[in-house]
Amino acid sequence: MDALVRRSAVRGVTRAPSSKSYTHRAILAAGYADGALVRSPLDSADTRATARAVERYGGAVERLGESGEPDDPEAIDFAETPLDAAPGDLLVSGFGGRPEVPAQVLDCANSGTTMRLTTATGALADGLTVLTGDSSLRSRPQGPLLDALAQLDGRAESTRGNGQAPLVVGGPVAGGEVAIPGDVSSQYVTALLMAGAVTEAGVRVGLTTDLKSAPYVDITLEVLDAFGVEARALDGSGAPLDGAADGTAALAVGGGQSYDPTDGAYRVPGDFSSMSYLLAAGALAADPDGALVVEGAKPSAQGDAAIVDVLDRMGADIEWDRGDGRLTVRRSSLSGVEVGVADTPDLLPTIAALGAAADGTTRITDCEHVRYKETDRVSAMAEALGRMGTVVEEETAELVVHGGETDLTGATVDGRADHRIVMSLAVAGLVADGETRVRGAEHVDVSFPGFFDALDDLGADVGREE
Ligand SMILES: O=C(O)C1=C[C@@H](OP(=O)(O)O)[C@@H](O)[C@H](O)C1
Ligand SMILES: C=C(OP(=O)(O)O)C(=O)O
Repeated sequence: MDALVRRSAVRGVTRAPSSKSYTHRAILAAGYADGALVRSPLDSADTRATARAVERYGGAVERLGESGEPDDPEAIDFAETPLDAAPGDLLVSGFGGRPEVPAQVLDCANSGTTMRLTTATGALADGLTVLTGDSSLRSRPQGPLLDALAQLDGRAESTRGNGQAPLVVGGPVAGGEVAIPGDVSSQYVTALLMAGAVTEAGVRVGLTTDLKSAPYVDITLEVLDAFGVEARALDGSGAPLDGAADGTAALAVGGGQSYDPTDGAYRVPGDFSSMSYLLAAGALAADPDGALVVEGAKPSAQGDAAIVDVLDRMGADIEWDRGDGRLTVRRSSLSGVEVGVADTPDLLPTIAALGAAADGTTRITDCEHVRYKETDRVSAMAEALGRMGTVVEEETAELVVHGGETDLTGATVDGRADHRIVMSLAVAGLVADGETRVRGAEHVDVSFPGFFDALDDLGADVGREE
């Protein structure tokens, strides 16, 4: 599907979808538990992949229908649905820390989080699990996680021997110490901590490099804590493991723990990565007489809340009522800034689009790991913004966007089957001359299925063509 975006204004109140990162963790944590109610989860292609994996490992995941009752109550081993459950909540029956050997291959579709987190689950099972995904996921790096599971005496192989899926993993591992690089994906650390809690001995993860995307590990620690699991980050003063770089951190989770959420339930907060597109749309294209308000923006561990600060530094008129979780943004003239994205890789496409519409240079640094996503997002944004008339320079770990030198011009651009590239280019299209055609618009289903409807409701001129 193509999205056709024309220059237009947005105004009104909208709500960000629930957090993808928290939803993945909550569903899997409920799987590691005897079960839990996951309130306000994100329903998207990626989170459905994690729900399927939990089912393959012996759990069950039921979405509550309009009546607040599961569509198939028989599927869930729960005495009764909690009284205050709402439609859309997920009732999860877990496998109590002891995953079954799946009877079928795990298809993680497009979701890196699902593949990394549930590969470590497979190392707990007494047999082999096979994991695969779409062509994008089968080209992403899994080697460091496979090495780590091998250090725990698990079986962990890439079928092609290239560190990429399909993967074969088996156990059961008993826990222990691993050393792993932190500059490819933080999801390996999350995976090891979540699985480590239900091993016999626990897992200590020593980092051999700096940790990129570190706030995502904070999200993990927050969810583990809510499920009653103790895990902690040790600072660089802790004695490094063999192979760990001096002074780099380690993380540790004790073994023999049980996942047990307070009151049997966990509520997912709003997603700041998804909000970034709405806020960027407001800063660039809010109706001069109005504002764009995004609800569901309560503070949490999400590093991507940094988009508020980035917009503020670019000169946007933005206010955040943290208590009410409301962000209000008005159209503003923006100036280029320098932003490091070591902690916030998913913001790169949004910041690049903002930079193209801002005056002056926007320099996005520390972005090498952004190349290992659904696509190489550094080159994807350089290419697409270049087609829209912006001068962009691409280095290994930097993207430099020269905004305002030429007007953004509508063009046909490739979303590279990547939800974040699609959404960022659609936002750029709101302030481009003429029509912007974004190819592969259906991929927003991965994290923000209602994205184009939300833009439409806010008054943007967006069409869709099969
Ligand atoms: O753990 C998570 O929920 C995520 C971690 C980040 O990936 P990396 O740790 O691979 O950078 C991020 O880019 C991804 O969208 C979600
Ligand atoms: C990279 C992303 O997710 P994942 O790693 O789960 O595919 C993302 O949502 O931008």
